[in-house]
Amino acid sequence: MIGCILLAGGKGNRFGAKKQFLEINGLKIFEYSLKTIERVEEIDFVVVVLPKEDLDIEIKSSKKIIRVEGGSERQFSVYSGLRAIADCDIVAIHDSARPFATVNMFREGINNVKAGWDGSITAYRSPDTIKRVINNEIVETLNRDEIYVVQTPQVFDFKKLLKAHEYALENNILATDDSALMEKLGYRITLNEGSFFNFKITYLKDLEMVECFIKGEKMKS
Ligand SMILES: Nc1ccn([C@@H]2O[C@H](COP(=O)(O)OP(=O)(O)OP(=O)(O)O)[C@@H](O)[C@H]2O)c(=O)n1
Ligand SMILES: C[C@](O)(CO)[C@H](O)COP(=O)(O)O
Repeated sequence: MIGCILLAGGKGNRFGAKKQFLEINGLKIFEYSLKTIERVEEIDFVVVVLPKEDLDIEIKSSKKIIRVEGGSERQFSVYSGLRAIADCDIVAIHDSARPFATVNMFREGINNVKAGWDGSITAYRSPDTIKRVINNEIVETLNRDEIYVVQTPQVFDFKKLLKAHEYALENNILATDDSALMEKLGYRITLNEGSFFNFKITYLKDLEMVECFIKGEKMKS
């Protein structure tokens, strides 16, 4: 059994609104991901994590949908999604704020976990030079060959991810992605291919990129 947790429980503080419910070109932002997930035959059900006040929002999907209330942080929203799952072998976690993830990103991640990895995260090698900066001063230039830009979907062995979240809760560990919690327990995580186009809508200005991407897709079709 394979599940997917679609995170749509954020407040959008940096954006200035709950961006996941914003409608662009006839679809709400979270519906873009849902449509992609529907095309991943391997996925049996989707847990949609929502803010308390949006729990009864209309969700049309060909997949079985489970709704759960999110937490105050992304990590707690994932945990809330995990706890809503009765039984599952593999789980994919995806940010609804990344509307342009592809079917292949989910499939490659699932295949890597089926092949024996504890987890597989979507990522691409940094095309830019990355420096560490403290108080506006460069302290280190990192070896770019070892630097990857990390995205979602992130796919994991369900029971191991649940264990990693429980360990994090007990030890007050808060991380910005699920892989980091798995890494703490020494689980082996690999990569599947990400893309610049799988960007995360974080700030209002990111909407320009969304519009450009949609226009580009229309021109291709
Ligand atoms: N408590 C939270 C926080 C985030 N998310 C989800 O996690 C993804 C990535 O989070 P982010 O882009 O940071 O969204 P927000 O938390 O809404 O934004 P901000 O941090 O600016 O408030 C989003 O799809 C968001 O809906 C969530 O389900 N529950
Ligand atoms: C999980 C994530 O999308 C990987 O890049 C990212 O860490 C989420 O960060 P946010 O600050 O919760 O948006």
